[in-house]
Amino acid sequence: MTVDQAAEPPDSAPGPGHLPVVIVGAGPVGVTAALLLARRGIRTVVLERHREVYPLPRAVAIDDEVIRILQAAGVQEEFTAIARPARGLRLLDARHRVMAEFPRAAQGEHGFPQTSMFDQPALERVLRDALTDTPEAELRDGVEVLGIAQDGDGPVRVSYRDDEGEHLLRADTVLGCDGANSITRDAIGSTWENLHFEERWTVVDVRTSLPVRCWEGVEQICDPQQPATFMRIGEDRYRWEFRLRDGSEPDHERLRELLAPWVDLADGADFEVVRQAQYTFRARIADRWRHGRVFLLGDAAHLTPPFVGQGLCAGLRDAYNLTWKLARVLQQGADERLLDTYESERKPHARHLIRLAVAMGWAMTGGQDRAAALRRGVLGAAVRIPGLTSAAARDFSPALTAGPLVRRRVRLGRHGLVGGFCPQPLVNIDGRHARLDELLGDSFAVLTALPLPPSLLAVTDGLGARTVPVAGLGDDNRLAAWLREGRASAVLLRPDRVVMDVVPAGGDTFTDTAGWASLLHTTRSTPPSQRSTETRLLRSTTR
Ligand SMILES: O=C(O)CCc1cccc(O)c1
Repeated sequence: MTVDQAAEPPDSAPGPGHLPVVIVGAGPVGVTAALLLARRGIRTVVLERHREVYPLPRAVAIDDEVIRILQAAGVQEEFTAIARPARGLRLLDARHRVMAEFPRAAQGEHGFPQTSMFDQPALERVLRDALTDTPEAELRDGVEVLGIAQDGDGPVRVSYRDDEGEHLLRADTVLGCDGANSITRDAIGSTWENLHFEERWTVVDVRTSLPVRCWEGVEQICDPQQPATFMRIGEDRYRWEFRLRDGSEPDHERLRELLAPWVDLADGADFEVVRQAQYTFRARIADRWRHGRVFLLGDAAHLTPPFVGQGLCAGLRDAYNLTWKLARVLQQGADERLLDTYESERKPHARHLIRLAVAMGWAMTGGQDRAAALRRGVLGAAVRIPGLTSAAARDFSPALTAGPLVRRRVRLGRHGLVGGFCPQPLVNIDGRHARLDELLGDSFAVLTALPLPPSLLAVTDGLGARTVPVAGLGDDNRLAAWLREGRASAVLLRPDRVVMDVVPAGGDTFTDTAGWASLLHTTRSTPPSQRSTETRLLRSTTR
């Protein structure tokens, strides 16, 4: 086995062949994590088994909050070019009568369509292209990871094999973005907690120029005899999902019957099944997401049935939550305990979304237990299942639960702002419209309705926060109204745009500086290699 000298970073290496971060898996979560770290000047080596982008579609939907993460990774415009806004979610009964309809806005509060559909290989190509243009990240594909281990506080050792033999990397941190069968999860001794949903479904991806009866949104067929999902994902691309009755894949004739409500499949019609695959939809969550400096992200940490379209979204949220914290620890010597907040913040959020997906699955299938079986045949059961209303109403992303960085000493406004995501309206920069995050950059930020007193400026300067007055910031004064509704005169935003603290209306200080300051305190200044906000502003344009 060779210790990989080529990986040695010249400026920050504590020893030979030592890397700041190794990422296992170059799917969308791994590559997004690499791009987000690169924006902070952190080098990564990304190890991937497949040589090419995996060609078959899997994830198909993303919400507006998560497009904002792609924006932070620098690929939002490229994503928008391959995405298709969806009109929303409809629950239909067995005879395809609409039981409930939940429309999604073309422009949500984060500045993007509330639901967008896409083809996963197309998204992966966008991300890989961006990775190729990123000098801080190196993709090594066609490799098999053999082992991941860390002794005490020492470096994490990652061994892998390629055509030339076996290699060993040493890294400060390893991110396991290696999917449901994660070798990283096994390596840290993490096991699945079962969230009680397991069904065999067939997923049929189709390309056709035939007219397809569709509503340009996602249709969930709530029919215990034959539950199904249908959605359009591109100009001539469609997806159907059907629960398998007896475990057997439908043959051509059965498929024709199943698709009949949407499309007439005459012989010889232009209709190509791009992929038909059986899946076991499961609900699971890893019991631990971190061991030492090894972390689990995406499907390595959580599995959800696809019924609310949040599987990939959860993984991208993982990457956004972890990367700024990791940068602060690796580059600026922040307290190691900051990294514990990754799991404590992300796990309850992921669990919440998995539960919503399971509730939706029960609504569609009549459930898997005796009590649920009693609901069978009852029209409208779908909209009565607890928790489903919020899923359907798209209350997908709850505020983070309380923790060291989200203390919620005060509960302000109707929901309270702390722990929630700040909206992203268009703002005016030098006479042009831009998205808020372009102005805020990658760092902490303060949005304020009033001038901050010098004592607070000292605190926010210590975080490297940019202070932005909201008055006149956008044409609609949306942020000023948001602060008013939240009864705050200022908010302190983390780099991932979560509200970390507020200055209550009428107050003159943050509510919990002592709570978060010790975790965020840095012992080194940001290295010059970090890309500046100015660079980012120059690179981005607004649609
Ligand atoms: O809630 C929405 O707008 C769509 C939810 C969705 C997306 C993709 C698949 C799916 O089964 C549901």
